[in-house]
Amino acid sequence: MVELNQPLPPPVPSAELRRRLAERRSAPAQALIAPGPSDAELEEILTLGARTPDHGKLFPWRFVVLGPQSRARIAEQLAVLAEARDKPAKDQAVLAKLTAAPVTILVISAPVPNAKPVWEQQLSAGAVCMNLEHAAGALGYSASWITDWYSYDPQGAALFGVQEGETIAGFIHIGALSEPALERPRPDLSLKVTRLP
Ligand SMILES: Cc1cc2nc3c(=O)[nH]c(=O)nc-3n(C[C@H](O)[C@H](O)[C@H](O)COP(=O)(O)O)c2cc1C
Repeated sequence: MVELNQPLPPPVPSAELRRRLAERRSAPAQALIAPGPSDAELEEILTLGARTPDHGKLFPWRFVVLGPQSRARIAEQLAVLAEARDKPAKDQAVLAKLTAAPVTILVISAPVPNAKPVWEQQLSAGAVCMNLEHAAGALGYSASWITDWYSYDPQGAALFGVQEGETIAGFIHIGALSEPALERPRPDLSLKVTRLP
């Protein structure tokens, strides 16, 4: 760990990192199985994940680490909430994604009032989610970034301790992959990139 305000090494080309970035894939949450990260590995994943750009050093997010017991208990409560929704069977079925992985990091966007624009603070929480996925990958685990209906249902989100003014950025489920990931469509960059001289 480099001391505060001490120079950091400059980036150097890394064929390995480029390959990993080019080939990275999320896991289907239901395909995540044991072994998951150890406590020490989880600490490293959180530390690396938190090393994320944020405007104003606000750290406008927080984590809830969810083990299997808490997720199973909350999933039971969510199943009851799902009964009152438009598509109860579908909303209950997706709860399998919440409980499958060995461990889950819930990333909560917690914007600091009257500071930098809220949108920027929320983007920082998204960057944390992506960085957690990269960190999990660097330690040899797969990850899945899921929100699902309960992230947007106030009663559902409250079961995870989400408070007034906070939003769920994502559940980052982490574990080993039970089957190989398959490539998926990627954007046609010619439709996405404008180049100006
Ligand atoms: C904010 C956010 C929320 C997402 N929520 C879900 C979800 O609820 N269910 C789901 O199946 N995929 C969800 N995804 C998609 C997956 O995380 C993932 O992006 C997709 O499976 C392909 O990922 P890959 O390009 O990393 O392989 C979400 C993605 C983002 C960025």
